[in-house]
Amino acid sequence: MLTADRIIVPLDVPTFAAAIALVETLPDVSFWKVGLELFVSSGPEILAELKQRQKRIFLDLKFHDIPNTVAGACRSAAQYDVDLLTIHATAGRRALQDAQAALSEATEPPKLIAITLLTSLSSRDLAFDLKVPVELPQFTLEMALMAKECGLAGAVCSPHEAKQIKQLCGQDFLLVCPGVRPHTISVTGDQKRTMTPADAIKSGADYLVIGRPITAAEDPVAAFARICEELGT
Ligand SMILES: O=C(O)c1cc(=O)[nH]c(=O)n1[C@@H]1O[C@H](COP(=O)(O)O)[C@@H](O)[C@H]1O
Repeated sequence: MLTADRIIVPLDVPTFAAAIALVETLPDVSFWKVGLELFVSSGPEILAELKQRQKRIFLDLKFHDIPNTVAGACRSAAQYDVDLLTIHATAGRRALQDAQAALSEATEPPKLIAITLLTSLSSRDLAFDLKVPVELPQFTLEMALMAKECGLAGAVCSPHEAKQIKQLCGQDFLLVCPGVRPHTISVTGDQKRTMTPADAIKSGADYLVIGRPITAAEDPVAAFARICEELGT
């Protein structure tokens, strides 16, 4: 796989028109993420449009609910023919199992991947706000292992945890890593656990989710090209 194809760019925009404009601005991006902002505002129309343009799709709706509800949501999402779909690991073992079982009924189900711990959260947030009395790397590893045991295809984690998760969950356990910031960008924004694209790939990430460093750049095409170059494509 070309390194450029390992970069997923989020369509974190409020309208269908803005999403299409971004897709047209960046013709070399092959993998797009449709998340909550766009899906809540515009619905599934964007998915058909991306399919028509032969793009791969990460439908990032981050399901987090009781087992029966997430299973139903997965059944509904399966109709869109997307490549990746997210659920929070903290929905629990039964929810992960039922979600995966619901997807398995589809002919070509998306790969279900579990959010281990949002990259906007730090060790301090985990301990003091969420009151989780476990070290952050251990927590993300446990969430990934549970997702694997439930038959999920992979996990979303920060690149900092990728190496250890790959070691324990196996090379074929897919790791999608947001919180990626090129070394030229000093502002991390709301991301707390960040790493450069090259280091993230070295750490074991299969895919990188990179948004604002590309989409909010003065020249998004140049920003994307620079990241691809940094990765050696
Ligand atoms: O599931 C995700 O994609 C996700 C998980 C996570 O832990 N952290 C995270 O930032 N994301 C998404 O990755 C993207 C990161 O965007 P930037 O911070 O602009 O690069 C956003 O669309 C987030 O919704």
